[in-house]
Amino acid sequence: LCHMQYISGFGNECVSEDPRCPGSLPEGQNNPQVCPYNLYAEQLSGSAFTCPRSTNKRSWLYRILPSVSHKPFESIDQGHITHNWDEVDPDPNQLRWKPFEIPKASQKRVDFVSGLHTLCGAGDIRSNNGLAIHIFLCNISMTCHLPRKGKLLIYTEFGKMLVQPNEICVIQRGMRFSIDVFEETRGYILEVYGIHFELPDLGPIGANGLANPRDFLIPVAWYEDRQVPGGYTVINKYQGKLFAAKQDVSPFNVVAWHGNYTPYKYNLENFTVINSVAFDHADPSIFTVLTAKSLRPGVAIADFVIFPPRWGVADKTFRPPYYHRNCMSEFMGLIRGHYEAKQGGFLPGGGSLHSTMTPHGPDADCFEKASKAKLAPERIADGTMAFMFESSLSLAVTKWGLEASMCLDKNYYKCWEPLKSHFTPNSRNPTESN
Ligand SMILES: O=C(O)Cc1cc(O)ccc1O
Ligand SMILES: [Fe+2]
Repeated sequence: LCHMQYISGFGNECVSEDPRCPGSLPEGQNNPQVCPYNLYAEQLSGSAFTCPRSTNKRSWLYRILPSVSHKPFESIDQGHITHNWDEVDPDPNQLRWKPFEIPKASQKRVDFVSGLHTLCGAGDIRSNNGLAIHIFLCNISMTCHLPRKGKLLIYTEFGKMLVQPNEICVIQRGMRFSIDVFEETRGYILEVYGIHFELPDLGPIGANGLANPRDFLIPVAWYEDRQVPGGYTVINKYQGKLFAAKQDVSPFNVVAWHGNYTPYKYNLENFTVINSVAFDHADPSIFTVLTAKSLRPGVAIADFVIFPPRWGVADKTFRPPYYHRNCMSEFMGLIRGHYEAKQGGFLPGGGSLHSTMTPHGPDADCFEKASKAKLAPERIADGTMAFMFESSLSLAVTKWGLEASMCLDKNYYKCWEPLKSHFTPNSRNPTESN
């Protein structure tokens, strides 16, 4: 567990062999008549064959048995996963959730899959256009492993990743994985249909900054040669529904692979923050880690944005986030600490949704404090990490989100109620407010 190895880079062409089988990657071709070590070759396509080179994604896997070696898939219980955006009527209000409750292992044993809960989303899986936001709340591993604290151990066909709090990971479409947890564990999932995350363009920022490609980490090949009759269950989320198939061989039987379609992880501490050093609040797009683009230039199906610890130095400026109505939808979550626009009520493990054109902004306490604050350089968000999934789609909330989770904060609107008019019609001087 402590000696995880990774390849560094974003979207690069990688090669990886499990060191137990040197020379397992075929040389100079993808499909030898017989592969080294008598492995099977299998291609995993993450883009249409004909995509331009810049967006073409695929990997070649050399495995003990091909993925097709399984019994038929059968429908299984959906749990709290849904892609039905018409479960409840649309709600244009500001929504906020208290920390989603993780079941206690002593009361109910829940693994990653049965602990998935869809909170909101939009679009259509079958036409590859849309997204879903899920919360996972679980307390046991999908397989049996040693307890460790506060981490996810993710087995994938490409190798193993240890994902710690304040790290994110991306598992791409069709990649088989299994998640071990070591205690009661909660997390946020952004699922985008049919597109892949990219690093945002940097424009005038230049060649470096924000999330740098070399800080993305890709697992190295690792296989297990285990066969247990009917011993493995592969769960397939297909057209939004869950199906399970039994197989005798571990799905993590890839001895070597090469390609540019891989899972990866990233530590949010590595984000190089860019911000205003003179005056005014810069738009939060400066904090974009990854973007899943729509076909309209500059418009994302989903941006993943973070609010990392940084210096606030802007002069003559109201420094917290401004009041806002956005044609984009903003789902926010908090990994740790507290968020700069809210004095209370927005807690780690909770969330908020300000969907299309829903007004939002600093609560009354925050406005009063920030309007009077002495503008010395100050540390903002030290020890904290808030994030936003921002989407051009108008997000619908599920029945679980509005009702069954029992975490909806019915009093959210009250945080803005104390806002009062400071208007001084006879004096332009802002310091003479009442
Ligand atoms: O707090 C929010 O809702 C997100 C947000 C952050 C910011 O810096 C500017 C505008 C905005 O909506
Ligand atoms: Fe906003």
